[in-house]
Amino acid sequence: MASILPASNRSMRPDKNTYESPGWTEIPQYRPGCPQIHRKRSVYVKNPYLEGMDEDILYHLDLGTKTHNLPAMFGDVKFVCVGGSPNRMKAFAQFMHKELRLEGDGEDIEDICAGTDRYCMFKTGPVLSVSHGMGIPSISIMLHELIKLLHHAHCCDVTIIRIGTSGGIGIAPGSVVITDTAVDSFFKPRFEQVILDNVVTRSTELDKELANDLFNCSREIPNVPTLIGHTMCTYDFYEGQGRLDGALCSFSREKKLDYLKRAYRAGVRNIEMESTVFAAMCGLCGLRAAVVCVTLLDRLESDQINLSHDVLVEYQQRPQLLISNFIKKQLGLCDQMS
Ligand SMILES: O=P(O)(O)O[C@@H]1C[C@H](O)[C@@H](CO)O1
Ligand SMILES: O=c1cc[nH]c(=O)[nH]1
Repeated sequence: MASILPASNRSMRPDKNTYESPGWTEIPQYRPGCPQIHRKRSVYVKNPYLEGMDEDILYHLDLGTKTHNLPAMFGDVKFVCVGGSPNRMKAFAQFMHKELRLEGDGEDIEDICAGTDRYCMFKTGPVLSVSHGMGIPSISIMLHELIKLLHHAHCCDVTIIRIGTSGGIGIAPGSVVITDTAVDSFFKPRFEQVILDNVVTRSTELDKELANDLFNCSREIPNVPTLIGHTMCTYDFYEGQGRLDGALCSFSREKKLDYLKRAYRAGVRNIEMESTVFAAMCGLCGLRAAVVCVTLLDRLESDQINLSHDVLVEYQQRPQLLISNFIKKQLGLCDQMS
């Protein structure tokens, strides 16, 4: 799905010419006596103006093509994990450092974006861990610059995973939801981006094979209920998610429950605030993408998050443990390490 809704009359117009690349480059791989084609997946930017720019400053990451040797710094990146909180993403990088048994204890791992306080970024081996703040505008800015970074660094075959928190619907708090499709507040698999005075509708399908691989990986982790389901992405935590405890609330408890139950019947199992734009942008730029979020509460039961600090920390580690196991498997490290 890729179409433009002109704001004036909102009739549908296809957006084909802009986004038609297959997302694949075929390059020959020569092995002695065994010439064959290997499909290498590049990171695409879809902006004709970029090529003509003398320098690209990734302002919110405090990086740039003239000031930094991006291929040397990031060329070996194969996994990018993103999440809202800077501390979570630092902890994840430190955890991965240990899990990959890289040199040193990883405690002194440096924030590559220390020159800005917008986002933080940590690299350990082939894994990049980046914070994105809260909500669609914040993650969208980070993704524009991150995708350009991966492109300038000539990265290929990159898998990107959002590891987040969410509110569950009809499932036990602490459950991990692997998103098959991100949907908007109308339970539709679309992300509407306003561009100039047009509304451009983009698909929010995620990589089904990756979601299944992650689910299979989750079977090996005891005591963490994990499921695949739709994730609803909203523009707000309070009214936007049908909460009764915000500064503003104009609907009844009955209306709230009716909405959440309709969401459940449409296949939605959790609610967060970034998945639609994440799925749309990564899909268009050739990145294999997944969203894995732990649920902090069941929204059919309550609105307030009253978990103790320790439980909150443990819950947030659940997606990290799953992704760490997945990455180790992908790198062929699991058998040697367990
Ligand atoms: O990755 P995080 O845990 O930040 O994701 C969810 C969605 C919002 O950004 C935030 C709301 O508390 O948590
Ligand atoms: O209810 C919740 C919990 C975490 N994040 C959300 O967006 N909603």
